[in-house]
Amino acid sequence: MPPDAPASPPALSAERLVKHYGSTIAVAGLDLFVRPGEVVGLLGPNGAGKTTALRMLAGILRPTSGRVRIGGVDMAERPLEAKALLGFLSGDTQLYQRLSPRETLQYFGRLHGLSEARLTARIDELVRDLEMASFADRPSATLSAGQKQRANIARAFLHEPQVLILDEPTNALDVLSGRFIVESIRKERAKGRAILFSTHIMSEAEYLCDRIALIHEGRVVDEGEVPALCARAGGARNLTDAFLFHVERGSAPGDVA
Ligand SMILES: Nc1ncnc2c1ncn2[C@@H]1O[C@H](COP(=O)(O)OP(=O)(O)OP(=O)(O)O)[C@@H](O)[C@H]1O
Repeated sequence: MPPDAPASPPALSAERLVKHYGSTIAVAGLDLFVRPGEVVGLLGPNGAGKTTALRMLAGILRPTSGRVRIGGVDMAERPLEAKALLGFLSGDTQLYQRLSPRETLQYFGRLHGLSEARLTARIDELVRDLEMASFADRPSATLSAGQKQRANIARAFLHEPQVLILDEPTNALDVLSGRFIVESIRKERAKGRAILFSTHIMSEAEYLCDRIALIHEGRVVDEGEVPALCARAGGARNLTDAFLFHVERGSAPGDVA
């Protein structure tokens, strides 16, 4: 974006998002936004609250308090409208074992209300772009982890949503499959999608993200472009060092300007 171009309004935003599970505070007042054409990475140690936050943002978990907006639509007030604008890949997305990826996409495409002609064209496009031709018509039970993940990604991309929320999209994939999915996410960004994803792979986050939100104990402890994050983390040499700086220090919000 040119330096003085006006910033587009966020396609996804979270305001003071909180989730309690009994006495556990999983998310403790999360503020976050993603603009169209932007990839934001959510990074944090195990148990930091990433999955809980992403599930609230995707409208499948009700926040204890706080507000989520997708494309300006309030998730609590107009959930169906808000959810129609997003594609969600959860960490535990399962395919129907007996359905092939193509049949799975047909099923979800109809739920999204795509016309049969549009659905057929869109599935052909995804099978081509995500290189699924060799397994698109096999039962999902017979697919490898990488093939299943491509099918899950296709499901999230299917209705061409403005917003993509992807929980560890490359988890458990080999380098080649992981890189393929990362490149697919970059192509979605080029189409103007707003993308929020979580990962534990620092190199992937550095390569893919326009901004990173570091989350620790349910709060964003710093947020921004990698060089700025490193500078604020005591001159960290890379994202891993910046991450460790915050986690080891157990920093509270407001510690970094
Ligand atoms: N259904 C639940 N019931 C009770 N506690 C939960 C539940 N889900 C998550 N938690 C707790 O909330 C906190 C945040 O968990 P969450 O899964 O959001 O973290 P995460 O950052 O995604 O972790 P990881 O990187 O290990 O996937 C943890 O302390 C976890 O034990």
